[in-house]
Amino acid sequence: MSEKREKKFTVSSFLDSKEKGEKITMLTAYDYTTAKLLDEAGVDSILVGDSLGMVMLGYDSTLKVTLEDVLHHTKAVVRGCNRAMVIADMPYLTYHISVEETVKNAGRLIQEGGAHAVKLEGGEEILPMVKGLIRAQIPVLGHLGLTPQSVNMMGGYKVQGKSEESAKKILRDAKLLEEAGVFGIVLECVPDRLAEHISKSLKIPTIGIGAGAGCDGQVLVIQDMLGMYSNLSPKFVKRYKNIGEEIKAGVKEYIKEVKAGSFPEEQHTFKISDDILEKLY
Ligand SMILES: Nc1nc(=O)c2c([nH]1)NC[C@@H]1CN(c3ccc(C(=O)N[C@@H](CCC(=O)O)C(=O)O)cc3)CN21
Ligand SMILES: CC(C)C(=O)C(=O)O
Ligand SMILES: [Mg+2]
Repeated sequence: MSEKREKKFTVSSFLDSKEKGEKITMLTAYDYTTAKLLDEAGVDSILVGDSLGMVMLGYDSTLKVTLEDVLHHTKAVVRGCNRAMVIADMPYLTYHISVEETVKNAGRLIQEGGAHAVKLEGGEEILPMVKGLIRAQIPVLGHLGLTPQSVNMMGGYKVQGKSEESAKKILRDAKLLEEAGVFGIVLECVPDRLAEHISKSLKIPTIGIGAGAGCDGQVLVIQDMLGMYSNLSPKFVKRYKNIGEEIKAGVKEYIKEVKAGSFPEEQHTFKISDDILEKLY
C-alpha cells in the first residue's frame, strides 16, 4: 500500500531534479515483468526504446521496428509501472513524413499505449514535428548525437560531435529543442566534455548514454547492463550483473534434472485419492 502512495515521477520532476542537482535515472524495459521490477527498484523513468527491435525481436538495427511493435510493448510496460514515468520511442518513419502523421502516431502511444511522453531522434530537421506534438499536449524527449535510426547516413554506430562543425550542430540542435519546449534531451555517444558543456548551457536536463558523467541523468538498455545481450558491446555499457550466465546455469540444471528424473519431486506434485484412482483401473 505504501508503494501506491509514493510520489510519481513526471515531466515536472525532470526539471525539478535538475534544479536540485539530483541525477535522473532511466532504463529501458519492454515487458510487464521487467518494468515492474525496475519500478519497484525505484528507477525514475522507463524508456520503451526502439532498441526492442534488437533485444526483443532479434533485428540487426532499429529500422524495422513499427509503431505497432512499440505500442504493444508500451502497453505491457505501463501495466507494470506505478511510480516511474513511461516514455515511448517513436520508430523510424513514424515522425519523418508530416506533422499530421507525427501527431497521430504519437497520440496512439499516449492514448492507446498509456505512455506519458514520446522520444524522437534529431534536431533542426524535426523541429516542426516536435512543435506539433507539444501543441497537441504531448511531452517530448529529444535525442541527439548518435541517433541509431540514422545508422545508414552515419555509416555505423559512431561517436558524434568530435569535429568543431558537428559539435556546434549538436549544441545548436539542443538549444533549438529546448526553445521548442522538450522536457529533456538524450545525448548518445558524444564526448564527455561536449555533453557537459551542453548540459550546463540548458535549463532542461540531459540524459546521457555514452556521454559521460556531466549529464543530468543516465540511461542504459536493461539487457546490456544486466549482461543478457551480447551482440553489441558498446564502450559505455557497464555490466552490473551477469544474468545471461545465471539464466543459462539455471536452465542447464533444469535440463539435467528432467533427464535424470530428479525433477519434479514430491513437493511439486498433486495427489488423487486411492478410491477414485481404483475406478480408473
Ligand atoms: N542492446 C542495445 N543497446 C544499445 O545501447 C543500443 C541498441 N541495442 N540498439 C540501438 C542503439 C545502437 N547503439 C550502439 C551500438 C553500438 C555502439 C558502438 O559500438 N560504438 C562504438 C563507438 C566507436 C567509435 O565511434 O569510436 C563503441 O566502441 O562503443 C554504440 C551504440 C545504441 N543502441
Ligand atoms: C538507448 C536509448 C536511448 C534508446 O533510444 C533505445 O533504447 O532505443
Ligand atoms: Mg531508441
